[in-house]
Amino acid sequence: MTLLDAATPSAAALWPAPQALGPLDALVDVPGSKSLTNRYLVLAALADGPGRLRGALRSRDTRLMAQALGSLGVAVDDEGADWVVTPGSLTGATTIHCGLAGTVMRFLPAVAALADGPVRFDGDATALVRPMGPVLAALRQLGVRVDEHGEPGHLPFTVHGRGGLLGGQVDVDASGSSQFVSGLLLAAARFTQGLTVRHTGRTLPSLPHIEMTVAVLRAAGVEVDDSRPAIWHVSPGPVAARDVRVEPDLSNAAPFLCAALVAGGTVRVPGWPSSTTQPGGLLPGILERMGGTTSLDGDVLSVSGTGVVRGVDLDLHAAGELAPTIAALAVLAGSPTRLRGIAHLRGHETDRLAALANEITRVGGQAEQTADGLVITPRPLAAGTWRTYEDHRMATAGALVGLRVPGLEVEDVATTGKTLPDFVGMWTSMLAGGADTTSGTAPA
Ligand SMILES: O=C(O)C1=C[C@@H](OP(=O)(O)O)[C@@H](O)[C@H](O)C1
Ligand SMILES: C=C(OP(=O)(O)O)C(=O)O
Repeated sequence: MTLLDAATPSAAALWPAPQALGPLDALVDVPGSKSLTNRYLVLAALADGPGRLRGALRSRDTRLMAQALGSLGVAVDDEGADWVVTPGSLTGATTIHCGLAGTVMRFLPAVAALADGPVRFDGDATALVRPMGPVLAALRQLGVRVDEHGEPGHLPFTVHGRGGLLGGQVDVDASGSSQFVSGLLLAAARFTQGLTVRHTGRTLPSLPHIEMTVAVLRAAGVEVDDSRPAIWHVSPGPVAARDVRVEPDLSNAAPFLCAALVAGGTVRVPGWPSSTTQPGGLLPGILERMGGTTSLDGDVLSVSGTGVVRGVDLDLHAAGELAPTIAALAVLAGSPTRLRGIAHLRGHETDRLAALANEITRVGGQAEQTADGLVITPRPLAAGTWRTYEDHRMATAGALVGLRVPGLEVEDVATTGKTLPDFVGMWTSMLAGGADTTSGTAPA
């Protein structure tokens, strides 16, 4: 593997989404979590010695993170199954290419403020509309010079690192993305005074992802006080070098588990954690409500279905990342679904509320956008093209709908490489029935 292999994926030909021809019986081995891999990489880069990631996700988003850290002077070496990270003094005078990765564009500006020179951030054309303003405003509150080169509050911009940061206190409106908070917290132990972050907005999405940030910091010996609502304090101090194993990506498991409800039969995912800060930990409960039965035997999650899917009224503000998959499942349900609490999805890889409403409508379904979500009313569906807007979860949502719709073709399925490069292979094996659908992620 080369870390330099994270170029923009090319738009591929239409992929004829396979139909489910009978009940499933598959074991699907899902690669490591994007969110955990990229947090562990950042913390390893700031740590007091070399660290090791086992079972790290190798995908476009994580390679971009590794590459970005490399350009800041941190060695990220591929040792077969593992990534070994050797921190160094952070060097500026470089450009970080964020691709479309929220974790790279939101987690690294505060790290760049610790570098000894200017760090320019750029990204895919589709990344230039993703909200960045609160991150830049927070850095300026901390005395960091930031030059913006495009639309205010968006990529591209330059963070002028000065080799260190005093820290203190910042207010940030994270109603657009929890990543604004996580990005500040991840670097904060290296600020001279640490950092207190206060969220000022009315809503706060994806709280489990902020809890994940707090958990990985604490596991690295960093003191974090999160006892007050919407306020986090990180004490200054060393970040311990660690040897960590990355949990499977439970959000990437979602389309496979949902397939059991659509096709009937059972899909099993090994390595399911008994407790987790990943929002995908909410999946068993959601899938039960939508007609599935679930059980955790040891570390294997089994989800079984009958082919009959129930619509739901669901607030997904804690797990917006699951929304495209749940929306696709809802299209195939026997009753309407309302998804709430996900206005911030308009700033994801694409405006996901608009994209889902467009594509569901294009194949004959009914979906209306609300102020903070979607209302989906099942209708008979027809063949057509499912467009993906460079959004990996739009592609996997199309695959799920395609299980029931002959002639549905997914545009640019290669966009799944953002977090799950072998999606097509894994999906095909799952449908082949009973095959051990291994992802190719190296075991321990
Ligand atoms: O911190 C993270 O790893 C993530 C936080 C969430 O972002 P938002 O709060 O912007 O939804 C989630 O949707 C994204 O996929 C990953
Ligand atoms: C919102 C997502 O990604 P990002 O980390 O780029 O924000 C996602 O993976 O669903």
